[in-house]
Amino acid sequence: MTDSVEVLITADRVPSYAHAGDAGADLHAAEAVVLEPGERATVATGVAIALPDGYVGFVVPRSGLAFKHGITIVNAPGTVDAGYRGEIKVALLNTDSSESYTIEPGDRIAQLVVMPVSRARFIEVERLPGSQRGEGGFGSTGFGEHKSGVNA
Ligand SMILES: O=c1ccn([C@H]2C[C@H](O)[C@@H](COP(=O)(O)OP(=O)(O)OP(=O)(O)O)O2)c(=O)[nH]1
Ligand SMILES: [Mg+2]
Repeated sequence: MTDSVEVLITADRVPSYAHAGDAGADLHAAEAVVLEPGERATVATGVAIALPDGYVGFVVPRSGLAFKHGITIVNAPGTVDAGYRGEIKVALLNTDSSESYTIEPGDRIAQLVVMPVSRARFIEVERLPGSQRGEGGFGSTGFGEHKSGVNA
């Protein structure tokens, strides 16, 4: 049994986990929306939650909608703050260049992942401590098979 956390909710339709062990609870559309090719729109879910302090909700795309129909979330992962009491909305984007996509009320359009989160206490210093990676980023390790490194 994994950890769970109580989350207060008001909803037309309470998000549900499809299987035991799933990380994301499916969010349903509370309205009909037609997304033309390349179009984005916010879609109501009818869900509002009160996360305990120290938790965050991430609104993430459903893989099937993305792979099969090119429907993704513009701001993925959308961040639901613990203090947010408004309706959770999903900013969908139709990435397909030719097919429109119709969302019907009740369709599962995204999933909500609830996680504990740390808030940083930012401590200003003159110089950061060294590390093995240093300042390398943005493809600094290359793109082919990675042969060197701490696990090699
Ligand atoms: O996909 C999302 C992302 C955010 N929100 C809600 C919850 C979140 O707490 C609030 C603000 O989100 P965020 O901080 O990402 O947006 P912002 O553009 O920075 O708005 P704000 O100035 O209100 O913080 O909007 C959603 O309903 N869906
Ligand atoms: Mg913000």
